[in-house]
Order: sequence, then C-alpha cells, then structure tokens
Amino acid sequence: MIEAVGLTKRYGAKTAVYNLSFQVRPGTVTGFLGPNGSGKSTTMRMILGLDAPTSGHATIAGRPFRSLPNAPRQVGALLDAKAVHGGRSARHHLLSLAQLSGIPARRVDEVLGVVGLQEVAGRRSKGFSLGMGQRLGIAAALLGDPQVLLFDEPVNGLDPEGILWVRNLMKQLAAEGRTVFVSSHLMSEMALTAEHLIVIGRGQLLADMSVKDFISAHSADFARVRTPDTEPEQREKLTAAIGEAGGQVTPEPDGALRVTGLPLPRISDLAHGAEVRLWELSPHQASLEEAYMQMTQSVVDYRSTTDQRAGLQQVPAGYAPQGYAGGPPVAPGPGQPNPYAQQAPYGGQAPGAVPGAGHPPAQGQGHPYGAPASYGAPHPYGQQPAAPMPPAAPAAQPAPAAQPVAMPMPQNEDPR
Ligand SMILES: Nc1ncnc2c1ncn2[C@@H]1O[C@H](COP(=O)(O)OP(=O)(O)OP(=O)(O)O)[C@@H](O)[C@H]1O
Repeated sequence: MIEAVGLTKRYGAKTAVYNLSFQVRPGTVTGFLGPNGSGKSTTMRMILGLDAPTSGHATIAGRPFRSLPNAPRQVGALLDAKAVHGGRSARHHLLSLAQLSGIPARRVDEVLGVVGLQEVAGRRSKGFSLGMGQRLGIAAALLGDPQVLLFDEPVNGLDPEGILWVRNLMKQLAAEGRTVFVSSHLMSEMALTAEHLIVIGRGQLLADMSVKDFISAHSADFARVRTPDTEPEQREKLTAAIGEAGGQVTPEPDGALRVTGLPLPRISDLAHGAEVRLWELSPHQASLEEAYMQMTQSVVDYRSTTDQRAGLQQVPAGYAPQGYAGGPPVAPGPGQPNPYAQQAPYGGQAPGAVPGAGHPPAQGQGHPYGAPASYGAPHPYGQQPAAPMPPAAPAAQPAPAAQPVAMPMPQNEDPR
C-alpha cells in the first residue's frame, strides 16, 4: 500500500502540493488525475523519495521509500521514459539496473519480451521513438517483479495496440494483488483501466473514490432523443414540451437532443402528447471525461484562448481566394502567380520517389518491435479485470501551481 499523509511541497513561493492525504491500496488500479501542473508528478516523486516533502510524509508498505530494504525489488516506477542513457542499448540499460539491484540477468530478457522490445534490445535507446521509450521504462519498472508500481502517464506515445497492452498489463498486475498507481490525461483510457481514482487540483485532493461513484457524483445521467431529421418542427415542438415540463434540453452536434431532469417514460409521454414521432430515445450515463471536466474546470491553470491571428488576417492580394479568413497561405486563383510553384507539395511524394529507411513497414511486413510474444501471444500479464476497492474520504482547499518538470528514474545511472 502507498500512503500519503499531509504531503506538502513548496518550491520557493510556489506550493506544488498541499496537505495531500490518501491511500493507494493493493489489488486494484488506482488512477491519479489532475490538470497540467496540479502536482501529480511531484507527488509521485515524493512517494519515491526523489523529492523531500516540505511537510507531511509518504510511505510504501509502511516505510519511507528510502528506508525500504532493496527498494527496486519492492517498488517499480516509470516517471520519465527519457531518463535513460541514450548511448546504451535497451538490454544494457536493463542489465545495469538489474545488476545494481541483485536481479538475475535472465530477468532482463523476460521483461524485454513482456514489453515487446526483444527485436530492438541491442539498439541504442537514443534512437527509440517515444512509444519504444515508454516500453523500455515499463520494462525497467517490472524488472524487480515489485509489489508496488507507479506509472506516470505510461501510455504517452503508445500506439492503440500499445495502449490496449498497457491497460491489460495494469489490470493484470492489480489482479495479482499488487498496488498499481497510474497517472494519465486520457480519461477514456482511465475509465477502462482504473477502478479507483484520486483526483487533485492545484496540489490538493479533490476526490478519492471509485470511478463509478466519481461519475455519478460529478455528472448527471441524461436521455438522448432524436426526432425525424427531415421535420425540424417536430424537434421544436418536443423541445417546447420538455421545457414546459421542467426538463433541460441541449442540442447535440449530430442533431439529437440531450435531455436532463426528466425520466425516459415522461419524455415518451410528452412526445406522444405533442404528436411528435421519435427516432431515438435512449438512456445515457455521462463519461468519466465529462465528470472530470465538470469537477476540475475551476482548478485548470492552463487554458487556451481563441487564436485571433492578430496582424495575420490580411493576406497579400493574389495569395488567397475571396472569403479567406486566416490560416496558412493557400493556392492563388486562376491566372495568378503561384508563389509555391517550385516547391514539392506538402506531404506529397515526388515522382519516382521510393520509401527509404525510417519508413514504416508496409502491411504484412514485420512490426518494428517484432514482438509476437507480447503483441499477439498471451504473456504473463493477461487480461483479467482487477478486484473492486472501497471508497475513501475526500478533502480540499485551493493552492497555486506552475510548470511541469521532467523526472529522473528512481535509479542510479552510470553514464559512460
Ligand atoms: N523543481 C521544481 N521547481 C519549481 N517548481 C516546480 C518544480 N517541480 C514542479 N514544480 C511546479 O509544481 C507544480 C506541479 O508540477 P507537477 O509536474 O507535479 O504537475 P503535474 O500534475 O505532474 O503536471 P502535468 O500533468 O502537466 O505533468 C507546477 O506548478 C510546477 O511548475
């Protein structure tokens, strides 16, 4: 189990984490959510003894990380996939970690197989893609077969197959009774992977509860209603009837109506009474993403503004068709000179060009990781769901936040 008690971290005037208390229990995947800069990585660093708390403490299995005997055999972590010596091959990177922790060398090939990197194990990791680096980081976390695992955005850069694999890996690790604490910004993925959530905003606890409870506590169920597309007056009649009956109607992008505040049979009766035909009337539960957005909208620090393209609205005559309203220059009208005439089309392929080194393999060719053992065949971390976990208590108060930082791996590197 991981436990944080009154964890607080200040960097000068900036409070990154404030009075954070929670437990991450074994046997379930616990998602760690929060907007950019909310303190997730800082919290994980404090749990792993990489940052000292300003006050409060964090323990793993009842002890601070730094006083755990042979910590790499008890705790595995992926914090920053780039924190590897780029000149070292994947195998050598893992071998050096194994040697430092007294882990047998044969375990290296096991974890290379689990993450699907056997084919590139001899390649220097500096040539690895983002996703390959993530896989190497996950391999390092699994090396000591630890009971407690922390993953900071493990699916970052992974392809859909890799994302599915990580999801199943996390669930399997939890089903084996391990403690799995994983941060992610991908809400749809979290909804499929985690059973329990710890949500923070501006360094403070916003929620500590099951995914199911979180969704029902922070969003409303709704009905989707669709009237015949060809008869907009039917839609208007139904909207009016629902409004008069106290329901709230929001148009959906696809033309349907989202109705809250009325049960489905009542909506059906109202439609019948207004002589409106229905093409759809279906119950819906809000997604984790909707619930998360609802809860965290007041603690988001970094918001985009509309791109006004100041000073770029006026495109020189002859460079844009009428009605052009910003964006990159476009092709000239007929009879006008084309300033890009000598350039190859963007993204296009010059006549006679052939794919060179670095192009992805064509369909049917081997995967660059050549990973039958991990991609297709069953591996030790299969597909069983994790066991459920009871909810714990929430708490909260606001505090400031700023820029995210890169994190080193909790291990000794040996740069050559
Ligand atoms: N070493 C540091 N010095 C100063 N400020 C820091 C340091 N590390 C983190 N911070 C600040 O602490 C806050 C929390 O950062 P942290 O990286 O923990 O957030 P996060 O939730 O992991 O963000 P993201 O989701 O973007 O990765 C940010 O405001 C960040 O700028």
